[in-house]
Amino acid sequence: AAKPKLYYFCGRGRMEAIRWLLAAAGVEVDSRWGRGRRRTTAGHLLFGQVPLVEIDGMMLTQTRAILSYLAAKYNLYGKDLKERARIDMYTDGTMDLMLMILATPFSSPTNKEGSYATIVQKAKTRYFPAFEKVLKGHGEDFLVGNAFSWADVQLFEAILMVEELDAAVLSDFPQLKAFKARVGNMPNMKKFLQPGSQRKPPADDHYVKVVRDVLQF
Ligand SMILES: CCCCC[C@H]1O[C@@H](O)C[C@@H]1SC[C@H](NC(=O)CC[C@H](N)C(=O)O)C(=O)NCC(=O)O
Repeated sequence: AAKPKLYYFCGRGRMEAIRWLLAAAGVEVDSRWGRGRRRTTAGHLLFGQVPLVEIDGMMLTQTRAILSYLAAKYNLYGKDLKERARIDMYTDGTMDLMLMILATPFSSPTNKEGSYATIVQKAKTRYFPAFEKVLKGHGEDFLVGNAFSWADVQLFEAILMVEELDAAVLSDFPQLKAFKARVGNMPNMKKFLQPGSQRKPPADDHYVKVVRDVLQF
């Protein structure tokens, strides 16, 4: 099958979770559209927005729709409706947390440090305690159904993103520390963490400028 084509900026943004999920599934991707909106995508942006993923003959937009399709396609979406509902709950939570971080570089430059401190606090008081409790509660290696799923991929991604803001953030979360070590040792995840993978760096001023120029905001 052809490699999925990812149309996005050359940075994390809303496409990063899609890159992580495809990496977890061991799927090679074809990244397009580094710097500016090109004709090849204009007609396919349903609401004029990216991420856009070309896969299985479809031009998919809407991050969650893309992630759900990929999770189901690569058997990372639980074994039944109830497991899928829990995976949806957990991924909505980690996506809420990550979008706070992704939005900050685009917010007013006055108080970025303050914003990041608030996000770290949210992670420590709202999000990480919830996942610590889930793991402690069932004592299994993964969040749902004792099997690796999209929920684990996204929690791992969110942990790494918050650790970029506060390296000691897991000091009060022993279950999450062990979870991070386990998932980080999985071959596909380990490979994605190596240099040269599709993983993108935190947003810098250049990335913010490119996005603002292209999206005119
Ligand atoms: C809060 C999110 C972070 C800030 C938004 C941007 O960060 C950058 O990486 C670019 C992104 S996202 C780029 C933005 N896309 C979206 O907002 C998609 C939202 C959609 N619900 C999704 O989940 O895919 C965009 O194309 N806008 C054009 C415009 O609406 O006309």
